[in-house]
Amino acid sequence: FTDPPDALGLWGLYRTLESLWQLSGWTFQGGDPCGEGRGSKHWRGVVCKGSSIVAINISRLGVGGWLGPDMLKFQSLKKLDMSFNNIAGEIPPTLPPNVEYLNLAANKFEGNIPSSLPWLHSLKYLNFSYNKLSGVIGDVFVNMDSLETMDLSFNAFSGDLPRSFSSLTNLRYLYLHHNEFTGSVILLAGLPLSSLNIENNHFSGYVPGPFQSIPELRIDGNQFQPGFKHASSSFTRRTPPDPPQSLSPPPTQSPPPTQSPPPPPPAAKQKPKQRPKSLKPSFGYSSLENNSHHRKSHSRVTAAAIASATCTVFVLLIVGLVLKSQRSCSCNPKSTSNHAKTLPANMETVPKANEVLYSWSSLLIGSDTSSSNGITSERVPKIKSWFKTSKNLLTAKQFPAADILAATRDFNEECFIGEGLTGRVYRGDFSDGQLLAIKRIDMVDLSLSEQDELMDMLWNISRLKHPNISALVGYCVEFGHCALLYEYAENGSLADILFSAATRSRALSWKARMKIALGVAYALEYMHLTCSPPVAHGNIKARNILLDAQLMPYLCDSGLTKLSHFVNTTRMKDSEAITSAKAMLPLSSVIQEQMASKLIFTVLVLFCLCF
Ligand SMILES: Nc1ncnc2c1ncn2[C@@H]1O[C@H](COP(=O)(O)OP(=O)(O)OP(=O)(O)O)[C@@H](O)[C@H]1O
Repeated sequence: FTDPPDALGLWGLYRTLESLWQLSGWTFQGGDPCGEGRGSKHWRGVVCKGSSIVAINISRLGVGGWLGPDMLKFQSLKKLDMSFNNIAGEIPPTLPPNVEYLNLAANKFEGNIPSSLPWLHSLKYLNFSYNKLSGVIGDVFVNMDSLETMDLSFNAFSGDLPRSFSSLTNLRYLYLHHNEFTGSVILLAGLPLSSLNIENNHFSGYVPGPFQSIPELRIDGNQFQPGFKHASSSFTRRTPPDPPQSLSPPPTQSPPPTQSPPPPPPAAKQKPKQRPKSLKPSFGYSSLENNSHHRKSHSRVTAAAIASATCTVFVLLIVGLVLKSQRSCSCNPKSTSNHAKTLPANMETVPKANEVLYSWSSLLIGSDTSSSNGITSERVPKIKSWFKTSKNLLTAKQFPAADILAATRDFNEECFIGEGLTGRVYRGDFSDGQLLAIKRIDMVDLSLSEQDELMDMLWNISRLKHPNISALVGYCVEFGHCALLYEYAENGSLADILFSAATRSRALSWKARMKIALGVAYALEYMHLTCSPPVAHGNIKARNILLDAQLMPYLCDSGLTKLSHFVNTTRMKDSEAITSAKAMLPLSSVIQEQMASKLIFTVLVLFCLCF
């Protein structure tokens, strides 16, 4: 039989990944990955030695979803190749501890390199190229004496190289090209490199003399001082033949990897930023209607039985999550007192608000320089745009009001999508091709402390990073006006699909309903169990579940209902405001009890509607 932790790990992985039909032989529970040999029962891509799983190779299978915390269970895993898929979210800190070959290239990973990397003492080959990784890399390369090949190319890493680079004493192949790195490369001078590509960054200073002895060297596209002589042709191209698919190839083979960077795959560089999407071709919303005749063949009795069973499972799941989060909270009362400034465990690299936050009061100016095109300063006339001074505060991008006005054609009615309690939502087509949903908040005059509160709230929203949570892509707070920018969800909200006459609920397949329900459960699990301190959504409802073209669910308005404090009260009924006030608070013991029962009830109703 398969070692129980390995089996648990595979079940957990299967639950968080998508396009599951590609993973033939895999199951959510049961089965024996190492006991079932060839044939239909074989777990695709899983290699065992005895009862231990030693390799997982699911490269180029069009797998989506995200990597959950269960990777840590693979204690015997030596090789993990998940390259060329559509896996999104952050690379989890819980990577297999004894892995030697780790290839996550050409996916949609975001965030930074996990700080747990130094625990991978046996790692020889690391490939994170062609993802959406970004930010300044911390000192994560300590104690990695085994590492021979590292490829971080075609991401958006920035800042200076961390000092721990100099401790990679066995590194022979290093690829950092096409990033935003800055500063000196002197730390690389003492490494025993045979191959180095640092092209197309912002490195500066002098090129270290020892680079002359690196057989394969590429340094063009930086801001180095003149004087260093090297023949760029000395970089030997060992490009493997192009793969048959449209995705361009980062190195996927064992070291040494390819030296000639192909054009980036859509996942890495192209705009507009895409949501994590499955490669599954037939799961679009429009195609679901074609399935309706097929579903009619099922007996209603069977459907009802399945519905109630599934409903029960999800309710139990949610109840479990709520109770678990209650427990985890009460174990850590300290964390609840400092919620606005505390980071989730896997987000250490985000600067703390109070480290970079300038007081709003310092931004007050005497003159009123309101924006054009209808954005006037009648409400908060003396607040200067603060995004210039707080640009490191949020992971979301700061958008100038002028860009938003251009993207919505001055909030033209033709761009209007819908309206909620906090304001109207518009579709914004930006000049760089981005398509975003823009929530224009009807703000009231804010006191200084309220302005600080608003910033805290934005910071809290921007730190929520999960494949099933609608990400705050950008924001604009200028002259008393506030707009929040989210990725555009092609299929609107779940409520639109369930209740609108045009898109009847029966158009949703069982598989789609399952996917939506699971996605919401994962999002809640993340908010309650992964976020530190845990975060309460406070306003779960079908209108707050958005669906993209593949019906991937995104919990939206997470943490936003506290916005009621700042919104024109004519919009907001008292009852709504009271509910809203509870949102985005940590699940402190005071509100836990009230909210837990409400959450269970809300989710129960939601799933009943779904099923
Ligand atoms: N990111 C998005 N992509 C596409 N449509 C969106 C997006 N965000 C919101 N919408 C649409 O705009 C409508 C209004 O959204 P909004 O979040 O302001 O209010 P709500 O969630 O419906 O209500 P409430 O304010 O009570 O939470 C939604 O019903 C949805 O159809």
